[in-house]
Amino acid sequence: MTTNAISLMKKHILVVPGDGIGAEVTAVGKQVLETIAQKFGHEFTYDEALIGHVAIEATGAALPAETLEKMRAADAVLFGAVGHPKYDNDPSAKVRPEQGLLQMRKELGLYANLRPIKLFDELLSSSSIKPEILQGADILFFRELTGDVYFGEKTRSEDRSTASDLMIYHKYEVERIVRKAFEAARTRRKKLMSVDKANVLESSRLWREVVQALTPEYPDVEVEHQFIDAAAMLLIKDPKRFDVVVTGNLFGDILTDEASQIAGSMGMLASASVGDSTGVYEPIHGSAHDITGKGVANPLASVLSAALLLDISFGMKAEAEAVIAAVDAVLKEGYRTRDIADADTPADKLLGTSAMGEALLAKL
Ligand SMILES: NC(=O)c1ccc[n+]([C@@H]2O[C@H](COP(=O)([O-])OP(=O)(O)OC[C@H]3O[C@@H](n4cnc5c(N)ncnc54)[C@H](O)[C@@H]3O)[C@@H](O)[C@H]2O)c1
Ligand SMILES: CC(C)[C@H](C(=O)O)[C@@H](O)C(=O)O
Ligand SMILES: [Mg+2]
Repeated sequence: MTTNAISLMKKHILVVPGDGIGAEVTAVGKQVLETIAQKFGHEFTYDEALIGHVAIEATGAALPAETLEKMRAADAVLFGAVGHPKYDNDPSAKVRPEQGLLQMRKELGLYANLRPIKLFDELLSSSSIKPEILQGADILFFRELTGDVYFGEKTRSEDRSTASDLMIYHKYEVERIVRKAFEAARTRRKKLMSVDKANVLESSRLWREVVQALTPEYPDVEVEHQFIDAAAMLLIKDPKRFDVVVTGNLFGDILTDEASQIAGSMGMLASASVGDSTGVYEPIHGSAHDITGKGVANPLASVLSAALLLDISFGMKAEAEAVIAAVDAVLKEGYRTRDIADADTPADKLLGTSAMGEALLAKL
């Protein structure tokens, strides 16, 4: 017998706002999750935990043990951002907010960072890239997140005049992220671009060998290899050429900030970090201290991260689609935060962070 009854789900979400605008945008992301729970009849419970600068100030550690424990116990984590100018301008700081983020990724085994580049049609005309080049662009980045130069050995000579960071990859690390990217390509336009620097770097030659070795297992997927410098150029010249992209930690970090301009702003790009345990969902942007406390940050990256959380960690497709539809609807109505506004945006449509949140909740 079939039933149309909506199945209620009970889920526990840990909210980790972090620093700067992290707290401002995550507040909206959380409101959206709660509104979805009420609308669809789910029961979400929430807890909060510290990370980054606020955690260092309160406990001395960028990732307190209590935060990590709460992350492991949660069904999903909604994350804000870390970072503070105090450390950005002090290269010799012993503890840094970013260490908390990196430690979290490593401890939770979050080796796959999915960064979808979704261009909402309404933002097409306000982009600095020509509409005919942009229209139809839809990219899914798989950024490897627990290896590479981020986690290789670091050295500094005694006289402090020489420094090194080891760029290192193990075969299994490349294999598991590349497989995820192949699987995703199968569900999309069946194109995979692998980005490396195999003309120079040994770790990239390993990367390319692994992709080549796996390619025969996915005969339905068309594989393209690009060097990072050329990929960075192609992304702006011809974004429609890209479907699924798989790349290392550092190249993926840089390419996706660049790709944010295809979606319109850093404030539009969400991400999902998944792997061995609790999934973490966060905007790709940072703590943005240039706009912190001004109430102007775009909360949509956090809202779209909440949609990824619903979809990937909870398997709630309809709920995730409802969130994306609400974002589409507020943009269609002409509402803009400052980062996605243009000269034609009327003053009454220019919204701050919480007003954008309210407009969105009204649509939900
Ligand atoms: N995942 C993270 O937590 C993360 C990511 C990137 C940077 N950081 C940290 O954040 C701090 C600031 O770094 P940064 O300035 O290089 O990058 P950033 O992403 O914080 O900001 C870059 C630019 O984009 C704008 N911007 C970012 N998010 C926005 C939003 N939601 N709405 C409107 N405008 C937005 C900012 O105002 C700024 O001009 C640093 O300490 C850095 O280490 C953390
Ligand atoms: C803050 C920093 C460590 C981080 C990274 O480089 O991974 C950030 O830029 C990101 O993209 O999440
Ligand atoms: Mg980054």
